[in-house]
Amino acid sequence: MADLHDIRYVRVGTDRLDESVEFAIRILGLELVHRDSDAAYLRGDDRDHNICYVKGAAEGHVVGFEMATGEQLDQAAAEMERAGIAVRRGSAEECERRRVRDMIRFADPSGNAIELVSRPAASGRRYFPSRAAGITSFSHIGLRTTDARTDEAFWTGRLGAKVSDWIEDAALLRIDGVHHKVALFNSAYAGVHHINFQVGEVDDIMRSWYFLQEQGVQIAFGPGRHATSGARFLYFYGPDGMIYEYSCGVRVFSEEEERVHVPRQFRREPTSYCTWGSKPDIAEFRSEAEGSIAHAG
Ligand SMILES: O=C/C=C/C(C(=O)O)=C(/O)C(=O)O
Ligand SMILES: [Fe+2]
Repeated sequence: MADLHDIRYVRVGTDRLDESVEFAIRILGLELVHRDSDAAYLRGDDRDHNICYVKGAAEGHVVGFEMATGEQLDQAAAEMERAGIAVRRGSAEECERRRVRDMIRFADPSGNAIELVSRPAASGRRYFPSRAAGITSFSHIGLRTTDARTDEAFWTGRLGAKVSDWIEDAALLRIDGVHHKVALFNSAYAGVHHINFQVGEVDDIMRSWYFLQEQGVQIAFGPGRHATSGARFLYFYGPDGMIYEYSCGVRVFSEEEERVHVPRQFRREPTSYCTWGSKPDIAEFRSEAEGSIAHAG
């Protein structure tokens, strides 16, 4: 079983490269670290980059995870192949584009493209935000699943993730002490559902809430507090309907807590998503009853 060290990057194919970059800089608050004609690299922490927007929607979405060593990467590739999973080793050019020494690529059962990498580039330059959003790190992604149980089995059985909690069938999965680095949300198609950045404190969330509204950005959910991780959050829409999330105070398990934690089962109802009473404008977070009310209204 693979032992994912950390989430590293997300690659987002887009036909609106300039607009996505402008949004990431001016609204999200990320630092542009590199731009060429085909791609733009941005970050919200000291790593080389967290998001790479790639020219062309056909490039799709990709999530990259770091393996602690090259040997572990090789082992993961061999195990996947033995299990009959189609694994492709990245070319030198693909590795260079991702700023990593080595990489493999495969898909989860829904078809989400996943890359495991070794020795991703560290940066000697301090992260310099483009606006004072208070971002402290890139932290997790929400991933769309067309078959939650099958994908959950793949993420836990092949990639070593552990379930922290469920909302109905949606599993919030951890790969270290942080409550989740991946969350699988039921959807009609595969792809990245949302991209999360941690911010320092709840004041950052509230400041951004006012700022985003002033800027005419569509708020998707919040401000609120998740019942699951305890994080205070704010979700909003960017270009291509991509959802971004700021949150703070996500639960971090101690080693002992992690050892004894039993995942909790939440029902698909509003208080499972937000304990403060905020209602999501996010289809995947709404119950069927809410969905029909919204459409009828
Ligand atoms: O309620 C839905 C989302 C929950 C959380 C959380 O508990 O922090 C997320 O951020 C997530 O699943 O992405
Ligand atoms: Fe999230």
